Amino acid sequence: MDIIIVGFGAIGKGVAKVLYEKREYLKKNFEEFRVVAITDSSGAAIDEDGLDLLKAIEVKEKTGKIKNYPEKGKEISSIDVIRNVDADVVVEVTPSNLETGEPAKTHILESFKNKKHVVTANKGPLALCYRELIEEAKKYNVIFRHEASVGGAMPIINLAKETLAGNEILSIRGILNGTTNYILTKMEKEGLDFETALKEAKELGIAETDPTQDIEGLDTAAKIVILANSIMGMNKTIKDVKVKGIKRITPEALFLANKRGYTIKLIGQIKDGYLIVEPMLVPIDSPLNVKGTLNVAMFETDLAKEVVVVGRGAGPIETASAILSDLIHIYQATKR
Ligand SMILES: NC(=O)C1=CN([C@@H]2O[C@H](COP(=O)(O)OP(=O)(O)OC[C@H]3O[C@@H](n4cnc5c(N)ncnc54)[C@H](OP(=O)(O)O)[C@@H]3O)[C@@H](O)[C@H]2O)C=CC1
Ligand SMILES: N[C@@H](CC=O)C(=O)O
Ligand code: NA
Repeated sequence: MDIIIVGFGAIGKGVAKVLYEKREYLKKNFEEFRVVAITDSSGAAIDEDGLDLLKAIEVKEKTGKIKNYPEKGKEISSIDVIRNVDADVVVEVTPSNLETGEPAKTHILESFKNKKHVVTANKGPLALCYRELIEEAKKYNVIFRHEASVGGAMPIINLAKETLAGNEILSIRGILNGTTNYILTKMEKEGLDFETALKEAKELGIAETDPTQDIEGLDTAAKIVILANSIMGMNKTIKDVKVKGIKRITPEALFLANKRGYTIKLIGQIKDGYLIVEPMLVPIDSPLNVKGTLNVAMFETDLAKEVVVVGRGAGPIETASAILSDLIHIYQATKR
């Protein structure tokens, strides 16, 4: 299967690393998964026989630009790569823009038009124009998967759509942002100040390109919109969410909450048609009290009743895990 990676930051490089590390497993169980092009904001590296992924990562880390890939690197836009390079799937991992959805929206729609399946971790277009994307994918008869867009590695979208198929999801409540959960955990357990904890989150590659999206609760808001639309049949946008972030939470507030048997978590919830994101007191022994980059989601369903999932909500390799599973799904649906 031939893949184009659009965006070569923390997640794009994570996907390349995982495809390299899993190459024998993939070849043995499915077929060779070749990356035929990688783009970033500087240009692209293109090799229709498959790029050397370790070399691509090394070039990006040393020079900051994928166009410096020896012989196969050049200045070209992602759109031109999507249009002109032969491939089965586009992995779209540019920054999440929660105002316009661009450039990801155009990348995704252009992939569909060019008969390429899409896997994305990008929340922008999903939170702004979910229906349009689904309709366009249908129109061009291509597969569109986005497990990594909510909860990173934590199975949630495909779990609800496939494993819990037939159930009605009545409500969802959970922690859907790894960065803020990491910051709150560090403040609570180590008394770390907000800025130092945020700096660590950035170094781990878990924060958004613009980390105010994490801190102000907008990333969680985008994720609950994606859940509302993709697994609860709603038609919401980010403007429908009441949002409050964690900027005012201090180590002292966490200490006081702990003394009373509680912790403070940034909770996203969908209930009775309302979408809310806000820091909430959570009992210490609640299943919602997960630490670090872990995410958690509690579903209430009509048949299965309560279902709780926990998993790593952010991080390059963890997010690449969800992307890989979507790629394997596409292989199984189209090539087997
Ligand atoms: N980090 C995480 O743990 C998770 C992230 N996500 C989502 O995954 C996506 C990627 O995140 P992350 O890798 O952390 O972000 P980064 O900021 O690390 O990387 C973004 C990449 O996109 C590139 N880019 C920007 N504009 C374009 C363009 N027009 N064409 C091609 N490439 C472009 C940047 O190029 P350049 O390098 O030249 O600046 C960079 O390589 C985001 O949508 C994010 O919300 C989802 C789940 C978890
Ligand atoms: N910045 C996000 C990344 C995953 O979506 C987070 O911290 O959860
Ligand atoms: Na997920």
